[in-house]
Order: sequence, then structure tokens, then C-alpha cells
Amino acid sequence: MSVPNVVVHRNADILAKAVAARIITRLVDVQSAKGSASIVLTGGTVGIATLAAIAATPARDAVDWRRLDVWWGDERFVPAGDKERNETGAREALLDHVDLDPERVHVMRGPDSGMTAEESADSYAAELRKAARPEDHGPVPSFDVMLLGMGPDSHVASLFPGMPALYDTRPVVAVHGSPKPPPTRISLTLPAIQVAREVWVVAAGEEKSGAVRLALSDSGPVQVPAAGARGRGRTLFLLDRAAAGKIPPGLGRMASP
Ligand SMILES: O=C1O[C@H](COP(=O)(O)O)[C@@H](O)[C@H](O)[C@H]1O
Repeated sequence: MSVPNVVVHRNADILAKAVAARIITRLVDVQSAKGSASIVLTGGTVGIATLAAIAATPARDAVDWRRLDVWWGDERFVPAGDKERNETGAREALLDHVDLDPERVHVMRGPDSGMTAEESADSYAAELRKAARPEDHGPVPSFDVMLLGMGPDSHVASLFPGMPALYDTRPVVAVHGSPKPPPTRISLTLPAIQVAREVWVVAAGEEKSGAVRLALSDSGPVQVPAAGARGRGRTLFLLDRAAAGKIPPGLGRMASP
């Protein structure tokens, strides 16, 4: 697993635009190297603002959207189209505005599918397994880039401090009793997160600063889930100045002072 690098931007708006530019560059680089690329999306404020920033820039046309697999790190277990779904936010911000191959948009199903949360998690795990190649050496594809928002409690995806999902070795689980509504969710687990080639944790706001500090310390991921958000090849913490306010001096690289 990689050691995190920290990049700090002046405010949340610049952060979203800078992450959008990074994503475009990453996807173009991967597509030019191997044909297609994969991204794991997050919900949350910076995650969705980043997707809107991609939609707003003409550089988005540099990506071949039809050769992109889109996955989610977590989903709220509510019906398709519900405003609470991470999928709904992502579609409104970006996915409905680019020419994606619908077969490559891998949503986590909600209760309207007729599945229980457990069945939905199992079906997502099966979809991941189907997409994995021998070179992935396991049941989850080596995602090219995974975006993860982070809560003030240090949760990433729908992995909340102390909850059973953090001990689970399956790639996808149902989460019940989430401290943040809605209570039922589907989430990748840490073993699935940690197969990503690159994991980018995005966070803005002073209320996240304590969690950022802990996530960059040697805290254990059961207490501080974001401390387990590490990519195989690269881990980035992409922050605004407020979220970076409590990290030890010298750790954060100020990109836009
Ligand atoms: O519930 C969730 O929250 C986190 C972070 O959200 P934010 O609004 O505090 O940025 C998000 O990353 C996760 O995907 C989502 O389901």
C-alpha cells in the first residue's frame, strides 16, 4: 500500500476544479496506455462538485467516455432516482452529460430492484468478479482511480468507525444502522478499496480537519476508516485549506496558496 501524498488547495471550489483536471488527465493517460479506464465514484459534497467541474470544462472531451467503466464506492439503499442516491447526484452532475456506454455504468441496486441490501451487495460483488482479469489476482478489478469523500467522523464510502463492515473481508457489504442517514447502504470494504491503483481522498471544510489529521496518522482503520483508504500504487489526500488545518506542518503541499 502506498504512503499518502497531500495536496492543499485554497478553497473548496478550486479543489473541485483541480480534482476534475486531475481526473481528466488520469483517464486520458490510462486510455492512451491501455485502451480503456475505470473510475470509482463517491457521493458527498466535493465528490459531486468535482463531477460538475468535469462537466463544465471543455477538456472533458479529451476523455473517451465510451471506454470508461464507472463504479461506485458506496450507495445509499434507496430507490433509483431518489435524490439521496449517490448515483442520482453523479448522473445530474456529469454522467447524463457525457457519452457513456450504459453497459459500463455499474450501479449498486436499490430496493426497487426487489433485492434486499445483502442481495444487492452480493450482486455487485458478482459484477466486480466478472470484470476482474487474471492480472488483478482477485475478485475485484484494479480500478485506475478511486475517489473517496470523507465525513467529519472519518468515514469513507459507507464504512463508519467501529462498524462490522470494517472487519469484513468480502469486497462488498450491506451496511445497516449507518449513523448518517439513510441508515441502509451498500459499500465496498477496505480490501476492495485497497486494490485500486490510485485512491484519492477528497475533503473540504474545517469540520473535516480532525478526521484528516487522524487519517494521515498511524490510527487503525476500525477507529478511523479513512486511515485505511490507501491505493496500491498511489494515495492522494486532496484537500482545501480548511480541511488541511490540523495536519502536521510540512506534510501538506500547498498547490494554490
Ligand atoms: O454519506 C456519504 O458521505 C461521504 C462524505 O460526504 P460529504 O458530504 O461530507 O462530503 C461520501 O463520501 C459518501 O460517498 C457518502 O455516501
